[in-house]
Amino acid sequence: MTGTGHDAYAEIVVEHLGKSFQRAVPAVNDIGLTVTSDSAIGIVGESGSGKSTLVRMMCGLLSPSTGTVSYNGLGLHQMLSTRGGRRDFRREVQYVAQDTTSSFDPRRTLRDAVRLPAMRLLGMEGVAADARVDETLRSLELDPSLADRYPSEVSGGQRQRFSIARALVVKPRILLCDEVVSALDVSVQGAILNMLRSYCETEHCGLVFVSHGLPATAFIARDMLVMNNGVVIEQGTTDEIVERPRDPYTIELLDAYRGIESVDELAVAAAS
Ligand SMILES: Nc1ncnc2c1ncn2[C@@H]1O[C@H](COP(=O)(O)OP(=O)(O)OP(=O)(O)O)[C@@H](O)[C@H]1O
Repeated sequence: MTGTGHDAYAEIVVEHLGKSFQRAVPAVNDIGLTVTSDSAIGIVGESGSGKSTLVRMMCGLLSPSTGTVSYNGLGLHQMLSTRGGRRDFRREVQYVAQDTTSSFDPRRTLRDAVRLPAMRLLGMEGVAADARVDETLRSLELDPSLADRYPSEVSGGQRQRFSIARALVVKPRILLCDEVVSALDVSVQGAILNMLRSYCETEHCGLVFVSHGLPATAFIARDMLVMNNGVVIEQGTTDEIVERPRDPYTIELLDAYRGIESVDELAVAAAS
């Protein structure tokens, strides 16, 4: 297995990826994409455009109907078929979903929840595991004393930070975030976006940020993919897409933010 060191380069390559559920139109159709530990990629599109389906296939939570996903040159399907391969992949690629309520065990404290991946995936125990948990919580500006509470005893924004902490505690090389701020207040969104952006930059962690909210995505992503009906209809740098959109669908998405004309202005809208 390559890429287990902290500064190791990591790469997910998606080729001709497709997923069909029981509908005539595929949820995802023939998508190609490369994500590395240097990426900050936003995936935008309205509800039902296939964003979550794509990202869930990229981390092995969903099997593709067509095409392939590989990680550092190895087929993901093959990698996830062995216990060691699964552990290596989960240590290096982490996924955070929007729904924090169902993703935490209500009977475990938040500290236990964040400690678990450090123990299972990094083999840390006792004091070392607790130190790693505290370090991660502090990097996310989370008061470690909150960690002794149960998931139902903190706010939605705090719970979302803990779910991000649970992913970052293993210091992944690539982080996949699926609508992690969409359900939160704008002020909480801004704080989480700032924290995520600076964490990924300082730790050299690649980021895929899925959202139907354009300001948040523009704030955090250097490159963007616009999806509609399961296909990528526009792809480029965030500056190009926000300031010179070509596809009518992208123009329509941007129209929702009429009056905001530059990436900087969108970022202000996201973080204020
Ligand atoms: N498990 C499933 N079974 C059947 N259809 C599904 C399933 N998951 C997703 N779909 C369908 O696939 C399409 C894409 O859904 P997906 O959740 O990927 O979109 P999305 O862009 O992430 O939307 P949202 O922003 O609302 O999460 C939708 O038509 C959805 O109904």
